[in-house]
Amino acid sequence: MITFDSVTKTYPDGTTAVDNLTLDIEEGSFTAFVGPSGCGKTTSMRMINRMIEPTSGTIRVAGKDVGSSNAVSLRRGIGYVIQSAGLMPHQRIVDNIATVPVLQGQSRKAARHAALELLERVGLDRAVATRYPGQLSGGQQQRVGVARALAADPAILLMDEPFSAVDPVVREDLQNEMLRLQGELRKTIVFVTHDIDEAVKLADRIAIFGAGGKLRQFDTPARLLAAPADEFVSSFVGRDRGYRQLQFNSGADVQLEPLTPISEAEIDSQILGVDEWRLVTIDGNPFGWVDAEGVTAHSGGASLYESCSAGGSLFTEGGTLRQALDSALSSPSGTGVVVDGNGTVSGGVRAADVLAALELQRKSAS
Ligand SMILES: Nc1ncnc2c1ncn2[C@@H]1O[C@H](COP(=O)(O)OP(=O)(O)OP(=O)(O)O)[C@@H](O)[C@H]1O
Repeated sequence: MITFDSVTKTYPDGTTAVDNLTLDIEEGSFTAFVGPSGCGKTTSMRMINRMIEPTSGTIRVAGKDVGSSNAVSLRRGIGYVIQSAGLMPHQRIVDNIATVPVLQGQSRKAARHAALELLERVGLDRAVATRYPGQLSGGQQQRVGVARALAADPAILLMDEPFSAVDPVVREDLQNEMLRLQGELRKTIVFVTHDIDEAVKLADRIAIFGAGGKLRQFDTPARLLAAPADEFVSSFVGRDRGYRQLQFNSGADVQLEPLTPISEAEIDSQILGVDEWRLVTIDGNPFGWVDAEGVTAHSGGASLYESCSAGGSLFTEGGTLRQALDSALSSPSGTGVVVDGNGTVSGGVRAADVLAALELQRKSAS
């Protein structure tokens, strides 16, 4: 457990970066610090490993006041990941990861062996071990940054905007990897981000900071979206928070629509009216949607790819209402495709079905 008890940090120029912060971070939890630029997220985080000293108040890690802990041994138990990965450019990847364990007395051979396993753990091929950081993409470097922070097997991981320098697709991969890793490792993670969506996706609890380094709300993502403490939090979590909140509602009781997919061989015999669509599957897996225009094109010799409109997102049985609604809204036919765990089509879902399920859930909760 990490405890902030009435912690204030005022810099020598008089800026109060953190104002009377009191907060308990549970062991094994993923906590995000979120807020606009300059609200004290990084300062708060860096006080945990004594990179910054508080002006007043106490921070405890596992019950021990960090102010009276030896900074070097304190940091041994706290991994640190930053935005630019911060790798040593002239060291091979394997040695970037093995450095701290070697400093801590592990043999170079054992540390390198462990480094190779860590590479796999963060989703990288062992073959990158002999490369230099400059020979890796930004996303790969970030994964190495995480591996390096994990090398000393710290109980706590501090991550300061670790994924903000990579493009959105890579960022999503890294987020998913982080969720998977945390499922396995159960570290106590403190994660600084500007991005409320990232925080909602990753964190068990979110601390929202406002101007002057004041904590405005500390809550689970679901409660933060459902009951923002004030105007500031409400505007920070965004206008579409009602939609995002759907990710905390189970989609298990959505009434599915029957869907009768067709194979490519059946396309040419379809007689379709305006706004009528058929789902085309290959071996039971969804391929795309075909309408009257697509049937004509296919009959005239166009390929399957040319004749079909790409489907939207898929709704896997057991998913959330947000996934169900997204699959309906993103499908050209207005019917989202529902698949079972094997990716086989099991039905369809329309926006109205999602709203009906939501109404039922609301009624049974009240
Ligand atoms: N060394 C310093 N000396 C003086 N003021 C500082 C120092 N470091 C940070 N600050 C100020 O303290 C406040 C909080 O900074 P901090 O970096 O903790 O915010 P942040 O929420 O992490 O911001 P960002 O999201 O932009 O990184 C800001 O007003 C910043 O300008």
